[in-house]
Amino acid sequence: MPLSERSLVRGYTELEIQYSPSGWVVRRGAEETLRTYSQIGDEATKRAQAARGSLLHVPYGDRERERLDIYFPEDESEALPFFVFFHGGYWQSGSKDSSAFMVSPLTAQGVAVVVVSYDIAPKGTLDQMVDQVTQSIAFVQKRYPCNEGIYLCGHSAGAHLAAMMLLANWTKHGATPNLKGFFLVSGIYDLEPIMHIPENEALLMTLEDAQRNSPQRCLEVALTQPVDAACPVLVIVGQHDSPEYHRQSREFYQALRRGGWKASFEELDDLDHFEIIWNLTQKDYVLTQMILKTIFQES
Ligand SMILES: Nc1ccccc1C(=O)C[C@H](N)C(=O)O
Repeated sequence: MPLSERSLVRGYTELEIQYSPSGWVVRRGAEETLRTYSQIGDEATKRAQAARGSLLHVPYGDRERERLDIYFPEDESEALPFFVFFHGGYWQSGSKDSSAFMVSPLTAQGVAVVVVSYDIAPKGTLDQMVDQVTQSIAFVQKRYPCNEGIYLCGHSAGAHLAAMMLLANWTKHGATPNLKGFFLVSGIYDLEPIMHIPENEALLMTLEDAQRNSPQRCLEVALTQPVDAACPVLVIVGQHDSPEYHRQSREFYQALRRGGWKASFEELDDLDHFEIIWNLTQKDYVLTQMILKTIFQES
C-alpha cells in the first residue's frame, strides 16, 4: 500500500517512511509513480519480446518460477557479454515479465540481456531466493561457457540478491560463473530494519534469517578476499532515494572497500527509486552509459 494511503489507515513509523520508496518521489505522486513504473516495465518487455532473437521462459530449475528470458543482440554468437538482471519489489512483487527495461539499448551495443524470475514471498523465503539467483547465474555460465563476462545488476530487493552473489558458494551449483562486474542499484544490504516494517509479514524473517542474508554483515565477517580483485562493483543510489537507502548504499560501499573490492559509489542526480531503473530504456541515460563503459572498459 502506498505511504499516502497507509497514513490514512493508521500512524506509521519512521522506519516505514524510510523504507517506502514511493513516498520520496518528487515529480509525481506515489501511486502515479508505481503505475508508471509497471507501465514502462510492461511496455519495454512487450517490445523486447516482439523483437527477434530472444529465448523466453527458459527453465533454470524445476520450480514454476525458475524461469528466465534471454535477449540477444543482432550478432547471435555466444561469445558475448551477458548482463543478468534481478528485479526489485521487496522480495514480494515483480517478475521478469515486466522488468526488461534495458534490453533495447544494451542489445543494440552487442550485449545479451538475461532477465530472471524467482519465487517471491510468501511462496519463496529469502534463503530460497538467494539459492535460485545463484542457480540462475550458474545456468547462464553452463549454457554459454564461451561468454565474455557475466555482469550482474539488481534493483532494490534485486540489488540485495545480486550483492549476495559476491560471496556465493558456487560448488553446489556445478559451475563458477565468469563474473566481470556488479551494478547494485538502490539496494538494501542490511535486512535487519526490514524485520520491523509491514513488508516482513510476507517474508517472515527471523533475526537469524535477516543476518544470514545480509550482504553487509556477510562481507564484514568474511575472511576471504574477492575471487577477482579486478571485478568492479558499482553501488548506485538515486538522489531522491530516502536517507536510509543512502545510508545502506554508503555503508555497503565502505564495507566493500575494506574487503578489498574494486568498488565505486555513484549518487545519480535528480532521480528517484523508480526513475533510476525505468530510464534504462534510454541509450543516453547516464546509468546505461556507465554500464556500457564498464562492460567495454572504456572508462
Ligand atoms: N522497491 C520497489 C521496486 C519495484 C517496485 C516496487 C517497489 C516498492 O518498494 C514499492 C513500495 N511498496 C513503495 O510503495 O514504495
